[in-house]
Amino acid sequence: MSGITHTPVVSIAYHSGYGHTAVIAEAVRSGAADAGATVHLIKVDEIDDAQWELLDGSDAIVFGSPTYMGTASGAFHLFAEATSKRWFGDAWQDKVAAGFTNSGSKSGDKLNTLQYFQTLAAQHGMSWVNLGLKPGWNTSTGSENDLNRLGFFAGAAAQSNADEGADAVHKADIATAEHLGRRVAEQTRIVVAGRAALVDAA
Ligand SMILES: Cc1cc2nc3c(=O)[nH]c(=O)nc-3n(C[C@H](O)[C@H](O)[C@H](O)COP(=O)(O)O)c2cc1C
Repeated sequence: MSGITHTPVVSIAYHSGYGHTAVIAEAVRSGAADAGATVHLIKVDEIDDAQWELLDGSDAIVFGSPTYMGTASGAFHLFAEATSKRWFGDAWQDKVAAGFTNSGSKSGDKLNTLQYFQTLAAQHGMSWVNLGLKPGWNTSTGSENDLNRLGFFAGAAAQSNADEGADAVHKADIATAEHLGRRVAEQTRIVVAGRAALVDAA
């Protein structure tokens, strides 16, 4: 073993039409940075060439979008289609992937958005990291302030009231997104260190 510390590089590629999902993206960033990752926060509707290169150079990419009409937003779908350029060359093969979404309703068909992200990751040959939390708010003593209060497994899910602005994003959803960011950073560190150990052993 070389003994070198492997700092994971995590990018968050997200869209937010009205700012709510941006708060969740920032929480994922904060969690990943907390766990020692170098983090790039990238708005997919404004992505430039330098940011595409940041994605190519990342060990992990976290996909994020509001749920619009039961799936990721149109802006996110445009980005996903543009990733086909990476697909042709297997550019993102074996990177770590994860995802988060936010919507107006408690369910709001958010699972479909997370599963769409999983499919996108699979098409690129990426390795999906799930939320890794038990569901909260599902017992007589549970509360809406529980981590994973909406009970998702595939990724982080948030719910923002339709009549409130981004400053009202639920604290439990922010904490859940921070957890996802930490987990992605930790799991990515294991993957990066494992790969380096294999090279060292060869
Ligand atoms: C075009 C559109 C479609 C929407 N579709 C859904 C939906 O399918 N399910 C849901 O629960 N909320 C839906 N919403 C509500 C948004 O998901 C919610 O307002 C969310 O907080 C917006 O996030 P943003 O501020 O990051 O854009 C929709 C909102 C818009 C504008």
